[in-house]
Amino acid sequence: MPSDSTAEAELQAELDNHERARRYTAAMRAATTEIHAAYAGEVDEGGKSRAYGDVGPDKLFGWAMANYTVPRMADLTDRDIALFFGRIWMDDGEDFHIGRRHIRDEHGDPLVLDWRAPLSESFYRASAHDRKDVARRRRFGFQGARITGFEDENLLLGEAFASDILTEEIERPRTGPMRDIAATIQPEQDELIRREAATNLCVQGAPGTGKTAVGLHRAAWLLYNYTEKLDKAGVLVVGPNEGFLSYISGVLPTLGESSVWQVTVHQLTGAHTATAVDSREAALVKHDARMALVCERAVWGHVGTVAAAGITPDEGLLIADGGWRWRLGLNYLETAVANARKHTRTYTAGRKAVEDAIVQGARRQAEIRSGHSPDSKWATRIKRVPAVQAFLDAVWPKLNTKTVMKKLYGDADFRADATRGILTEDEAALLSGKPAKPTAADLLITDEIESYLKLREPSESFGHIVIDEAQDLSPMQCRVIARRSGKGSVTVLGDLAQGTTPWAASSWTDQMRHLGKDRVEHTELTTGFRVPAVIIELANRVLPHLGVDVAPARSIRSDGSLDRVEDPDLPAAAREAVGKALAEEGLVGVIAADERAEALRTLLAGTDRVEVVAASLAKGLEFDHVVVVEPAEIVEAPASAGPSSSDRVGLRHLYVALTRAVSRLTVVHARPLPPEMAA
Ligand SMILES: Nc1ncnc2c1ncn2[C@@H]1O[C@H](COP(=O)(O)OP(=O)(O)OP(=O)(O)O)[C@@H](O)[C@H]1O
Repeated sequence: MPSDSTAEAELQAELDNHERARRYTAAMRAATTEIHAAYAGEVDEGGKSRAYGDVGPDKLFGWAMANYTVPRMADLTDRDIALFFGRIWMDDGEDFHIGRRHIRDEHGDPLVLDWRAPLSESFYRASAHDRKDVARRRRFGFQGARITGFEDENLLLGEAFASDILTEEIERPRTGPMRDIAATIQPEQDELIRREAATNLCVQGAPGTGKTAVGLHRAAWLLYNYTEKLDKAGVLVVGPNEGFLSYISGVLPTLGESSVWQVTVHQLTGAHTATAVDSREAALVKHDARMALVCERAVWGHVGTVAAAGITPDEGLLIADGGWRWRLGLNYLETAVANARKHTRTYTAGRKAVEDAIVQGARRQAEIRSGHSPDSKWATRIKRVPAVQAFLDAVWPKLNTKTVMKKLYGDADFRADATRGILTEDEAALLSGKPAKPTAADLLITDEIESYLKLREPSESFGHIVIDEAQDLSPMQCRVIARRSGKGSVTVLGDLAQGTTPWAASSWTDQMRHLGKDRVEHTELTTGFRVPAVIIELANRVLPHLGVDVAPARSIRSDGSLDRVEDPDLPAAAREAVGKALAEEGLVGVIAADERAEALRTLLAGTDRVEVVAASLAKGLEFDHVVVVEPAEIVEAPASAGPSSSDRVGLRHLYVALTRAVSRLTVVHARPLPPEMAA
């Protein structure tokens, strides 16, 4: 144990280190600003004003430098956050400070290592049992940008160490949007964050086990370690709703990554612009995996037979070419169509393949006749011959998404053909409406149909996609994401127990298949960082009734409190509970069944630090104090019950509601509590 004066001297030395790091950050910022100005400035040369980045010997280089420096400058601006949060001393005597970004001195020597650098791994992974050559680990306490203290762990002692700084960080009151956890990432989380880029990772995790945090830090880690590949291909984060996205939106920028696109699956398909709403039954059919087969048939079913296109064995296809006439036989054409059907990935490419085969057949005959190969102008002419076009239109008609949608929704005979053996007649009848006024699910179908017609541009695919709350995605939504993943990898995060959509997944293997990934590493997180043990114990009573086979959370937190208030005057009781909750620091979340939430919102309007959330929208959020109002009503929520989980959706909403509290939970009820909450 160092004496007080030694500890003070060490703290002062660290404050000096921090000040030095700040000065060098400023110097790095100044240097970057200078580079930016050199390339992006409005340079007036010979009276000519140059455009943005249009300077230097190579315009493209100038443009690239001008752009490259913009996020770097932003990343280097002074923020209210300490520049390092940890330090390690290695066995060989070397030591490193670790922070959110790399900082170097005037010689290029590192003052602070980026938490994502390979060397930083030891900071997160070293333990009493496996020191990873680390002799000592220091964690800093800080308030905003100010270092307030530190705590040392002597790993040479080989003893487990309980970090007060980690405990404080986990238990601190929540005052706003989600924060990064770079300072306190735990070994099992770090192990997931640093999986190599090609790994498709699927993380099942109980509430508050840090899935969202892991996903976001993994995105930042990948961008840092696979910069070249991922800067170009891009990283996408898909979240369940806009409220959730705004809650998490600050994390990646704090980690220095502002280029990641964060969207809901609705935004990905433009479904947020939907102008009509499906009945529950119609939505169920439209989100079902079988719809992919229907869409496939609705497109490829247009391919006809050569005989039906009017080609006879005697005549074949006659192609007039000036004074010549080429004849392609029935067998030749049948083979061309069969090959195109077999070897082309999209319908549109298939038509072109048949057209090319026709030109090829005619060319061979022309070569035999004239002894030389005709040029490309000739080929274009052949393609335009009316008989060729008529044949193609009969055997492989031109299509676009709109036409197929219109036929599928508006032409009963066509729909019967497209759905026969895939959907029941009743189900098929639900596919109707006006494609011009689409529902959200119609836009999924449009996206699916389009995929059979033509390939997406490579630029529309992402190098890595992080998908949060993935248990709630329907097969058709998964397929939309899969089409934007291409050869890229995914990190899939979720909790089957929190699945509340009618199509919520009951197995991760199936969900990953819908996401188009068959080589997947599955893993489960069970250590809860959000919900104190006393509260998680209540939520865990509900878990066995949710119809899923997942491990319960074990909280690492022994603090927190749980209260039950039974009162026939529910609004008054809720208001009183909120009043009491406000006596403590932090955010208060009031969670109730959707309709009740509306009423409570009016009742509690204008109360600072209080947010009223409908149980169906509480997923992913957290509050210091949660007041759950009338659990029985939440359990009864009828809205989105699906066939596989009909009586469980409400219970799952309750499970979500009970697991949002960081410190305190008050359950307010007038009716008896649901029996599933009983011990
Ligand atoms: N290593 C950690 N250090 C500090 N805080 C952490 C750590 N891991 C997670 N947390 C915190 O625990 C809380 C829960 O994390 P997160 O929201 O990522 O969990 P989740 O598994 O996605 O939860 P849910 O399933 O309820 O959405 C967050 O406040 C997060 O910052």
